Amino acid sequence: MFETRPDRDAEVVLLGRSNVGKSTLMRELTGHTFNTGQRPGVTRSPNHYDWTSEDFVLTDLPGFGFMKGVPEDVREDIKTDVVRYVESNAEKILVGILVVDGKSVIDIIDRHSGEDEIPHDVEMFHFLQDVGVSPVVAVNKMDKVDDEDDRLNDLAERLGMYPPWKQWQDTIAPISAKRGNIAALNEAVREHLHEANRDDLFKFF
Ligand SMILES: Nc1nc2c(ncn2[C@@H]2O[C@H](COP(=O)(O)OP(=O)(O)OP(=O)(O)O)[C@@H](O)[C@H]2O)c(=O)[nH]1
Ligand SMILES: [Mg+2]
Repeated sequence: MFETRPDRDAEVVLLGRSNVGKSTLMRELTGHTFNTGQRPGVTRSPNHYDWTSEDFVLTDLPGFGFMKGVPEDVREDIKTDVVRYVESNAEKILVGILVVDGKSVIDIIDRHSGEDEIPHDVEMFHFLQDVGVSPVVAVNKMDKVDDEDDRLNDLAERLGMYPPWKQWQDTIAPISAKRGNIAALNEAVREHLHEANRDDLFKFF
């Protein structure tokens, strides 16, 4: 378990597979540079970013799923830690931003869908809902995707939401963190903060 969490009453977390761009997005949201693009799986503990005198923390959780050069048991441990972190702080976590790579997410989900297998991204999406954390899927690297609407409709369907994806703009947010294009995500997060009566946190998104 991670023991580094600052004592704050409200939190938003970023989670997702390794190399999808969580730390890049974290940089866009905070203006602070975190290690990005390093060897996948090097980050084993959360990056917390909190603001002095603000009762709010933004947390970039370690990536889970396949990582080149990282043994399976270590990968499993990381995922267990991420799940436990979210579970034990669920009351304070207002939004869980599940970051996926728009270029590869459908292929990865389909490759791992089977009778006794649930893809990590699909599992995490439902897990967030189960523990009462509002999920927002940040579909990153859209600068590399040509058929944007088709891709997003496919993703909505894989996550159990009827296409067209545009009905779900509070849950599906196409972005390009690297290009600083994250307006759709900010908008989606704000909707959930508003529902939680936390308009005071709009300044962070
Ligand atoms: N084309 C493109 N590349 C991106 C985008 N966002 C991030 N990347 C690249 O994706 C790679 C991984 O980014 P990171 O931010 O380190 O990914 P991460 O999810 O934090 O990875 P882990 O810490 O291993 O879990 C880097 O080479 C980034 O430059 C994007 O919007 N578009
Ligand atoms: Mg990272």
